[in-house]
Amino acid sequence: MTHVEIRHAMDPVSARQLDTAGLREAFHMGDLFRSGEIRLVYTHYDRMIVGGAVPAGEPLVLDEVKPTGTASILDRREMGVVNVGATGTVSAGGESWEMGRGDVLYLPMGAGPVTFAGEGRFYILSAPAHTAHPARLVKLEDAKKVKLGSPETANERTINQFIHPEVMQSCQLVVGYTQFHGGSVWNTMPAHVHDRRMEAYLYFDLAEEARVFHFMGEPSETRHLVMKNEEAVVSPPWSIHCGCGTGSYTFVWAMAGDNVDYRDVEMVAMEDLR
Ligand SMILES: O=C(O)C(=O)C[C@H](O)C(=O)CO
Ligand SMILES: [Zn+2]
Repeated sequence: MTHVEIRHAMDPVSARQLDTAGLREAFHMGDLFRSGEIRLVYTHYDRMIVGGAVPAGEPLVLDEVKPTGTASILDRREMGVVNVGATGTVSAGGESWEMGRGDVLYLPMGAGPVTFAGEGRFYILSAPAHTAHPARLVKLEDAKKVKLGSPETANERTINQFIHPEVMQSCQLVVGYTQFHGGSVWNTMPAHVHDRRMEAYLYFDLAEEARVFHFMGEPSETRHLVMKNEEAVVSPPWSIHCGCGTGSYTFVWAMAGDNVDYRDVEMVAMEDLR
């Protein structure tokens, strides 16, 4: 079963008016991982699709997704899959990849229906594409690593870049995940924005009672959303996207938009945050 929800894009002036429930309705994406289901959110932010597939032993096939207007999801799109569960298999275009926890798979435009099987919990990201680059399974050891932050500012972390120009080619998807070093809990601080690309975060590896306070909004109008394990949030291009956990966690970041230049961001000075 494939469940699809539409998320319209919002401008920054309207977003300033929202209360907590309104903010969650517009930007928070919970309940993506249900046993035996594929659950997708089709966003109008660069038409990025964000979702989860949990086969729980029974294979699940992702094929037609009505809002794309094509017979099969990958007819005019590319896809990134991150396994945040136990080992499973993803198959498409006559090939199969065994995915361990933390592995990332890139599937190109034209790969056909995608089958998810085994014990994986598959986080799905898909954006429109214009050409087919080779499919590739990327393991953590093959990801490009960027170390940022320090223990003194509780933001010491490694950014693992998987679907990224320095590792492999894609059309517009850029995907990776960030891991923290002991005791650090702040992600993406100092904060930044990038009007050319939207971004989505999936928080995972959180303990049951732990939460991440995710900050969003224009730098001068910040708001927060309280995030549980395996919940995602969409960041409009005009918004900061950073967070602080009450415990340790990992998060998948993914972008789509006008370029694939990870470093093309505008840093926000601390004195400009409100
Ligand atoms: O911890 C970080 O900093 C990040 O992971 C930042 C994201 O990757 C990002 O926002 C990329 O634009
Ligand atoms: Zn960013």
